[in-house]
Amino acid sequence: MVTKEQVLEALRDVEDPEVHKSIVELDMVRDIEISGSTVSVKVLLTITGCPLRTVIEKSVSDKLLALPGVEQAYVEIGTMSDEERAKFASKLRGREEPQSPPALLRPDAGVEFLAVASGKGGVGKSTVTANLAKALANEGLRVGVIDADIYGFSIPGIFGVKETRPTVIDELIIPIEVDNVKLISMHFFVPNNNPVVWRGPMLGKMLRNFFAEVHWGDVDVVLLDLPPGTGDIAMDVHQLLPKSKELIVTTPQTNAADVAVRAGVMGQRTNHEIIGVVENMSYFECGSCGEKAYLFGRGGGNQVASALNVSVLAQVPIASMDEQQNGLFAPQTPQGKAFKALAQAVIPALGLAVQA
Ligand SMILES: Nc1ncnc2c1ncn2[C@@H]1O[C@H](COP(=O)(O)OP(=O)(O)OP(=O)(O)O)[C@@H](O)[C@H]1O
Repeated sequence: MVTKEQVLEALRDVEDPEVHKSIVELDMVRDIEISGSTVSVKVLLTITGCPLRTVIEKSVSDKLLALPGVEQAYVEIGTMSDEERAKFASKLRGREEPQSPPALLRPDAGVEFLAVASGKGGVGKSTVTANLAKALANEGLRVGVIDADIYGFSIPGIFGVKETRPTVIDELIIPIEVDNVKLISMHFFVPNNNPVVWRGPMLGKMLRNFFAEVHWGDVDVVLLDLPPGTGDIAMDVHQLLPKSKELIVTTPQTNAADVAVRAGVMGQRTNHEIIGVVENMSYFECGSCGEKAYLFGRGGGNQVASALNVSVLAQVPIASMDEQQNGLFAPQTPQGKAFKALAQAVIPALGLAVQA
């Protein structure tokens, strides 16, 4: 007959699909009963009607049935009380002291931050953030994205998750995960696409919550989609993340490049290392003859790079509507290839290594 210890050991490998931690470590397994070849357990979930309950139920049952001598497994799903939920959230927060900094910002967290900035709006900063995040995840990194463009959030739309709402456990927010990228955005907290009408201090508070009140779990890199320009949020990011690196996005036009230089200079003044420039919408390449048309002129990327003393890390061609899904480019498209190359340049610049 198996023992309770064996049952717990077997279930240690089962992870909560949302928070990616062992259900045993999270103390979700209760009431283990063993009678001959029959094992029954109760698994407590954070909310009733948890959409992932069947996934957990099946994983637990499979693990129990794989134990030697177990022929029948019963899994009862229950719901945590408020008190249990609060304990669960504090386990995820992993904070020994209420005053200690959020896990993501601790010096030993080993997380790299990359802020994506532009001068002018509409140059494709969010498109670059989203596609770079996906390309980094494709290289095997664990990636998070903070949509810090709090008034002009567009990251959820690009990833096609505008209708999704994150799970919140005792005020701890579980980021939405899509294409192996964890996302958090103001969009998830604003009903019906209402405009956000907050002033600077509230915006800063929201940004801080995106670090402190979100369960990021294990991530190697977090990208921040900054609002365009050099306003309050950009200042807050510089203060909050003194070690963040920065990527500047521009289009080839001179006027976009001039403003992008200003955003870059602000980053440099606050000691953010600018790792390079992305020139977006560089040219349109004719599908049949391969000829490049420079619809927005030429040279913006180089202009910004030389003013900031860095390199142009990627030139992303203009896509036709059928080449993009929401704003994400498939890996085989010219844009997808440009983002793969960009990810491969960004990884060493962040001091990270490509994962096997
Ligand atoms: N390489 C590209 N080819 C074609 N369309 C693109 C490309 N890059 C971005 N776009 C389109 O340009 C528009 C603006 O892009 P995006 O929202 O990423 O810009 P942004 O700089 O983040 O804007 P804002 O600062 O206003 O948030 C979007 O409709 C996007 O799909």
